Formats: sequence, C-alpha cells, structure tokens
Amino acid sequence: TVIKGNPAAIISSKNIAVTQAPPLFLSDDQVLGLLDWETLVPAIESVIAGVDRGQVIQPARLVMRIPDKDAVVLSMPGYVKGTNTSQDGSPDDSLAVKIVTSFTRNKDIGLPSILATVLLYNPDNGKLKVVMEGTEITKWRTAAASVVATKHIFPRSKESGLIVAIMGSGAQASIHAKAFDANFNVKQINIWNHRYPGAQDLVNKLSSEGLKSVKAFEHGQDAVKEADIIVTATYSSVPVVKYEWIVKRDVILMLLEQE
Ligand SMILES: NC(=O)C1=CN([C@@H]2O[C@H](COP(=O)(O)OP(=O)(O)OC[C@H]3O[C@@H](n4cnc5c(N)ncnc54)[C@H](O)[C@@H]3O)[C@@H](O)[C@H]2O)C=CC1
Ligand SMILES: O=C(O)C1=NCCCC1
Repeated sequence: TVIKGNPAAIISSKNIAVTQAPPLFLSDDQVLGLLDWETLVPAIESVIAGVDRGQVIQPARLVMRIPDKDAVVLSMPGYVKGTNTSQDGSPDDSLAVKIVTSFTRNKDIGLPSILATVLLYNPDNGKLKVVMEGTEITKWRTAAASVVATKHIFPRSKESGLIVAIMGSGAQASIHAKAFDANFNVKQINIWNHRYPGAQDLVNKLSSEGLKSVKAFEHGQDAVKEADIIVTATYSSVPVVKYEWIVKRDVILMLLEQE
C-alpha cells in the first residue's frame, strides 16, 4: 500500500472523510511504525480519565463464542469526546469499532491467537476513514493500560529495582515485558510458562532485543516469590498464581483474561 502523506496526520484529519476519498488501509507493520510508549501511555491515561469525566461512550463488548473452534469474536465500539483541537481546528473526537478474534488453536499454524481489526470513522458523519489491522495496537494498548494502572494504583511504582513476574510466554507476555522495562525502573523480569521451553524461547528473544536480566523459571512459585509486579497472560482456565506464593505485602497483580 502506498500512503501519501503522514498516516498519523491523515488519521487525525477530518478532511479525508469530507471528500469522497476511499478509506485508508493500514497494515499491522504500518500501525507498528506509529506506536511508541511515550505517546501511547499518556493517550490511554487520558482516555481512562475521560471515562470519569463522562467523555467516553464504551458499551459492554458483544461476545460471540464459536465453541467447536475454541474461538471468540469480540465487537467493541467506542466514542471519545475530544478535548484538544485537531489540525483543521475542530475538536478531535474519535469514533471507532474494534473487532477482535481469539482463536486459541492458531499457535498450531503460526498465527497469533488474538487478531484484530480497527474501523475508524469520521465522528461527525459516520463515514469510514481508516481500516487498520489492529493486532499490534491491541497488544500495545493492553500493556499500556497495565502501565497506567501500575502508575496510578501501585504506590511503589516509582521505586527503583522492581521485579516483574510474567506468567505466560505468548504475545501479551512479550509486550508486557517490553512495556514494564520501558516505563519503570525494573531490575529483573521473571518469565514462567506452563511449558518451560516457551519461557526459555521468550527470554532468548527479549534478551536478543536488548532487555537485560530476563530469566526463565520452571516453577511458577519461584517466578513470583520476589516479585513486585505480577502479570498473568495465559489461556489457562485455572489460576496460575497461588495467594500463598506471594511474599511481599504490597504487590500489584494484573490478570489478562479471555472472555
Ligand atoms: N493479545 C492481545 O492483544 C490480548 C490478549 N489478552 C488475553 O491475554 C491472554 C494471553 O493472550 P496472548 O498472549 O495473546 O496469547 P498467546 O496465545 O500468544 O499466549 C498464550 C499463553 O498461554 C499459555 N497457555 C495456553 N494454554 C495454557 C494452559 N492451559 N495453562 C497455562 N498456560 C497456558 C501458552 O503457553 C502461552 O504462553 C489471553 O487470555 C488473552 O485473551 C487480553 C487482551 C489483549
Ligand atoms: O482488546 C481487548 O480488549 C481484548 N480483550 C480480551 C481478549 C483479547 C482482546
């Protein structure tokens, strides 16, 4: 796809929708090129604050299960009343629908379990502006929300030398390791997976990407016992962390759940 102009500017501009221009298509790679923690974390922070101020419309998501495929389809519309003005001087309201598919057997064919599409509309007339693959933005957004939660509700989040334990070694485990490494003063990241080689593979991948002090653990209890921050990112139907494993008195626990 050839994008004329800066995709970020096109997305935030309303002019594209006023004309008869067809929707822009953005691939995951193109979306990835627009994502960074410095922009995303404050954006998520501001939208969560907007919920409190009544600036966000976000109905409960529609969940469709397909039991014979171990699959779920989630439909998530959302509207955010803008507070700033965009380049053309009008408020930067946003109207979008995200559709997520969760096919847990996808690992067998080398596809992510969670795939997503985001449809972005002109908030004043409902015209479709952008169709984007939403798998990367979904990964990043989820981890950014964990960062925001940690910043605001974990009193020790500004401490240095934090230990993060991550249960799972898939897409969310990986992006949470990167998010916590980039946004907090982390001393060590412990990775546990129900299949140990998965934890080792993720440690190798993160280390090769420059993360320091990432360690694989064979037993969940060992991974969490010194942890300040614990993230569970698995498809397990039973708890992967036991209360009695947690040694420190003030720990933040983030549970990423399948519907
Ligand atoms: N990928 C995303 O953007 C988001 C994912 N989530 C949720 O986070 C969780 C993990 O998702 P992903 O990392 O994307 O999936 P993934 O398929 O990439 O990783 C799944 C992880 O769960 C482990 N696992 C699978 N079955 C297990 C079992 N029975 N017991 C223990 N561990 C098991 C796998 O070994 C792997 O480490 C899911 O519950 C998902 O719904 C939530 C929000 C966004
Ligand atoms: O995007 C989200 O929110 C998701 N929630 C749970 C399943 C994966 C995506």
